[in-house]
Amino acid sequence: MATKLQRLQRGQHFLGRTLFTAAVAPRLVKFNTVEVVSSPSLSEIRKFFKDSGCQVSTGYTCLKLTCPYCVDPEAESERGAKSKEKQLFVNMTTGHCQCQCSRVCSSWSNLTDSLAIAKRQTKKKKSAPKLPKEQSCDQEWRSEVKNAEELWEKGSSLSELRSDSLRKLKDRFGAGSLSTETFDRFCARTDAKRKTLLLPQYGPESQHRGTSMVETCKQDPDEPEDSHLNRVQSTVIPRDFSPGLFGFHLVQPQHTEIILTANELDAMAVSEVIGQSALALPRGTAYLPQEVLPLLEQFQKIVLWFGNDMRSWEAAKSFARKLNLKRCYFIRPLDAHPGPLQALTKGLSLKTILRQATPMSHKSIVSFRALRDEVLGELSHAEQVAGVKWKRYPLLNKHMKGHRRGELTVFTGPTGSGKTTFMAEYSLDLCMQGVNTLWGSFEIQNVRLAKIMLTQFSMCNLEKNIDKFDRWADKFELLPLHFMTFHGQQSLKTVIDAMAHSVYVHDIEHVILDNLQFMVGVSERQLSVDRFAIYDNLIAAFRKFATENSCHVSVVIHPRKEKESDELQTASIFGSAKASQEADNVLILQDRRMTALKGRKYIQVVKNRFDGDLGIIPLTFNKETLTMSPPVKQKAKRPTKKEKEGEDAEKKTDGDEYELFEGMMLKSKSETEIGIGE
Ligand SMILES: Nc1ncnc2c1ncn2[C@@H]1O[C@H](COP(=O)(O)OP(=O)(O)OP(=O)(O)O)[C@@H](O)[C@H]1O
Repeated sequence: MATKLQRLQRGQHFLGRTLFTAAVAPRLVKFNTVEVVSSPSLSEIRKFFKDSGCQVSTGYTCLKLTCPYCVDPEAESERGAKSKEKQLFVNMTTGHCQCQCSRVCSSWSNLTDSLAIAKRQTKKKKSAPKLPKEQSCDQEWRSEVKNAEELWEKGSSLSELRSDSLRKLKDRFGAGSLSTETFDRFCARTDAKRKTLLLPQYGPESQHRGTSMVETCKQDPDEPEDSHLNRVQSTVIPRDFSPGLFGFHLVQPQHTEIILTANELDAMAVSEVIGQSALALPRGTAYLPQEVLPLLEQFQKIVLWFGNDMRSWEAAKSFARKLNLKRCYFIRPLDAHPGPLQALTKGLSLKTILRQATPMSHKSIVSFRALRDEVLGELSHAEQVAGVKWKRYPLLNKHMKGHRRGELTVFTGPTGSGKTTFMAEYSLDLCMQGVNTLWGSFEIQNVRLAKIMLTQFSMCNLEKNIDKFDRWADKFELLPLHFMTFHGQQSLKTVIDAMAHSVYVHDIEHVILDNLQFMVGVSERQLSVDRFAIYDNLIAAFRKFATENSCHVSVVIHPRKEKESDELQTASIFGSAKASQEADNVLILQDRRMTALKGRKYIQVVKNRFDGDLGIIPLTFNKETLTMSPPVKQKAKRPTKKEKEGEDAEKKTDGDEYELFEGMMLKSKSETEIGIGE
C-alpha cells in the first residue's frame, strides 16, 4: 500500500475516491466511496500557511499562493518571475489543493504532510521540494488517455467537411444555426464516421485536457436515425482526468465576466451571437467538480445560463453556492428563457434574455418582488417542481409526486422486513436517473450493499450468471453513486462532516442513512430520556442539513418494539415524536404476512408534506433480483392458445390476491389516518 506522500508524488487524485475492492467476483471493481475526510476550517488553512511563511491571497473560492512545489523558495529571481504563473490554489471549503502548472491535485492532509517532510529535507539539502509528477499512473487510466488521444488525432475539423456532410452533422445536433467558424474557434472536431462531435476541454496549459464526445442516440427505436426525437448523449474521455472547461482557451487574462452553460453547443451559441466569452461545464448540470473552480477564479461576474427546466434551475442554485453567490447571476427558468441554442433556434434575442440575468439574493429578508420570477417559474413547471419520478415504482409517484431536494424522509418497518433492500432499490431508481446519491450504511458492509444494488440494477441473479458480471459492473460504475466508508457507531459530527464534504465535492442530492440505531449505537435497553434527546438532536441536525444544502436526506429508523400483529404507525417510530414532526415524508414498510393468510408487504405513505396525499404501494419481492418493484410488463407478443389458457388461470389467482390486498389497503388507510390525527 502506498503511503500518502507516495500517492501525492505520483500525483494521483484520491480525495473522496478510493479503490474499493468488491468481493462479489474475482475482479477489482471500482465504486465511489467517500473517505472519512474532515475538511479543515478556513482559519486552520490560513494559520498553516502563515506558520509556513507562505503568503496567500484570497479569491472567491480558493486561496492562492506561489506553488511551493514548482518554485524554489530560496531562488529569489525565479520566485519573482514565475510566481504569477506557478500558482497553487487551495479550496477554502475543503482544503483541496491544485497546482496550476503541474496539475497535481492533493487533499489538504497530504499537502500539509508533504510540505512538512519537504521542509525537513530542504533544511538538510538546501534544495526545492521535488516536483510531483502529473496525474494518475495506473494502467487503466493510461490506456484511456491513449484512446482519447488517438480519437482526437483521427478527428477532423468541421471546415474540412464537404458541405452536405457538414449540414447533416449540424442537423443531427440541432446546431444548424451555428457557423462553422464558431466550431473551429472552439476547436471542435468530428470523428471519422461524422456522427460524433469531439469537443475539447482546456485548462491554463495550451494542450487540451480531455474531450467531451457528444453523439446522438435514438430515444425511440422505431424512429428514423435523423429524427428530432434523437437525444444527445455526452461522454467525457479520459474519464478520471482533471477536468477543464470547453472554451477556456479563448479566455484572456483581462476577462472579468463569463457566461457558464450546461453544454458545449450552448456555449458556442452565446459566443457566436453575443461575442462574449462563454464556457461549458465539463459534466453539465450533473455536477461541478471542485478542480474546475480555480479556472473560474479570475471572473468577477458569472452568469449561469442553463436550460429552463427545474433540475437545471436546482443545479444552478447549488453551483452558485459553490462558486460564491456574490458573483453569480441567473437566467431564471421561464418559458421565455430557454437555453442559448434553443433560444437561437427559436429566433429569440439572446441579448434580451441575458439582460434579464439577476443576482441571487442572499439576504435574510426578501420582498415578494424578488421572489416573483421564481414563483412564476415554479407555477409554470408544477410537474417538475414535484421532483424526479421513480421509474420502478409508479405508485410512489402517484402518492408522493416525486423525489424533491431539501426534504427529510423517515423510513421505518419491522426488523428484517426488507427496509435496506427496499431503500437500495428506491434510491437506485433515482440514481439511475442522474440523482447524485450518497449511501451511509452503518449496519451492513458496503460490499454487501453494493452486491444488492448491483443485482437490482442488473435485474438478474449474478451468482448464477457470473459471466454477466463484468458487463453490469461496468455500467454500474458509471452511476453517480457514492458510499460512505463508515461502518458501525459514528459521531453525528463525523457523519455530518462527510455529508457536507460530499455535497460540496460530488454535488450529492440524496443521502441515505441506514440506520439511525446503528449509527448512534443505541440499543432499546439503554433507552432513557437522554437517549430520546440524542435522537431528537440527530433528527434536528439532518433536517437542518437537508434544508441548508438543498439535499434530500432519507433516514432509516427501527420501530419501537410492538406486537408483531399490530400494524406500525407514525407513533411506532423509535424515539420521540420529533422524527415524524420534522420529516417531510414518513414511509412505513408494513408486513402483513404475520396477520393475513395471503398478507403481503407494502409501503405505506403516512406523511407527505408536499401535497398531503397518502396511500400504499404493494411490494412484490423477487428473490432472484432482490427487487420489490412491480415486475415490468414485457411487450405483448401474440400468445398461443395454450399460453392464453395458462395466462387466464394466472390472472385469476392474481386477481384474488389483489382483491384481498385491496380490502387490506382500505383498512390500513383508515387506521393510519386515525394514527396521524392522534
Ligand atoms: N419482501 C421480502 N420478502 C422476503 N424476504 C425479503 C423481502 N425483502 C427483503 N427480504 C430478505 O430479507 C433479508 C433482510 O432484508 P433487509 O436487510 O433488507 O431487512 P431490514 O429490514 O433492513 O433488516 P434490519 O431490521 O436488520 O435492518 C434479506 O435477506 C432480504 O433479501
